[in-house]
Amino acid sequence: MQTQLTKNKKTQRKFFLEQRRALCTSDREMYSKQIIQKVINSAQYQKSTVCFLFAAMKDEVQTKELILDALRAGKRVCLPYITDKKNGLMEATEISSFDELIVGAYGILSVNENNLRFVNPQDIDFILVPGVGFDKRGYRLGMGGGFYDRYLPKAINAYLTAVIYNCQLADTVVIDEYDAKVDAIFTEKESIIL
Ligand SMILES: Nc1nc2c(c(=O)[nH]1)N(C=O)[C@@H](CNc1ccc(C(=O)N[C@@H](CCC(=O)O)C(=O)O)cc1)CN2
Ligand SMILES: Nc1ncnc2c1ncn2[C@@H]1O[C@H](COP(=O)(O)OP(=O)(O)OP(=O)(O)O)[C@@H](O)[C@H]1O
Repeated sequence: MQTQLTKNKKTQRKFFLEQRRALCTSDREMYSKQIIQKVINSAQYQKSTVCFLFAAMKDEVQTKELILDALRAGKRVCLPYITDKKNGLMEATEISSFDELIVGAYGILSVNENNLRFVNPQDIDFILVPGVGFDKRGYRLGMGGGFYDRYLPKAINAYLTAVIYNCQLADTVVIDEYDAKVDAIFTEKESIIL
């Protein structure tokens, strides 16, 4: 049975996805550059040594430049690898180069299954968190798989930074008791440090 909460999340998710989809390609590119530059300039990213980033889907803030920057800076860089789609489980797997990535689950660039090097969640000091919507308290609405909801509580030493377009920022999003809060949100317009 679907709870009222699940229905509310679905409605809100649909709204944010439509807002995001409505952005034109040139705005998306310009905003992505501005947002990623804010991350690169942030002290928490600069001092990080093991960062868990994500390879973006088409409509999301584009993250390739950040992944390249982190590799160039000599940081250890990991990306999500879905280990159990049904149960909403993923791991952070280390990469050495952007070129090693292949199209994986949900059409997202990921590491080949023969190349997995899982990283202990407690060793991660910086996580770039994707999302469909965030509110100004730092709460997140994701794609609905529960992957980050289940992963983030394990990454007890990580500073959580969200990157979204400003149209994905709301006063409040619908939350569950297990929804984690991020520590910072960067949009092309705002930098929210919580
Ligand atoms: N870039 C990125 N990587 C990520 C996430 C994310 O939000 N963004 N995830 C965060 O948890 C996990 C993947 N979670 C996902 C959960 C559901 C769908 C999904 O329903 N996709 C639709 C297409 C939606 C669209 O194109 O907008 C589908 O496959 O039909 C995709 C990813 C791990 N990797
Ligand atoms: N920590 C958890 N323990 C058990 N179930 C969970 C947990 N987190 C999420 N779930 C379940 O996973 C499903 C998806 O949750 P939710 O809609 O909050 O995902 P999301 O944060 O939008 O997704 P994602 O993290 O993949 O972007 C829900 O059925 C929820 O009950």
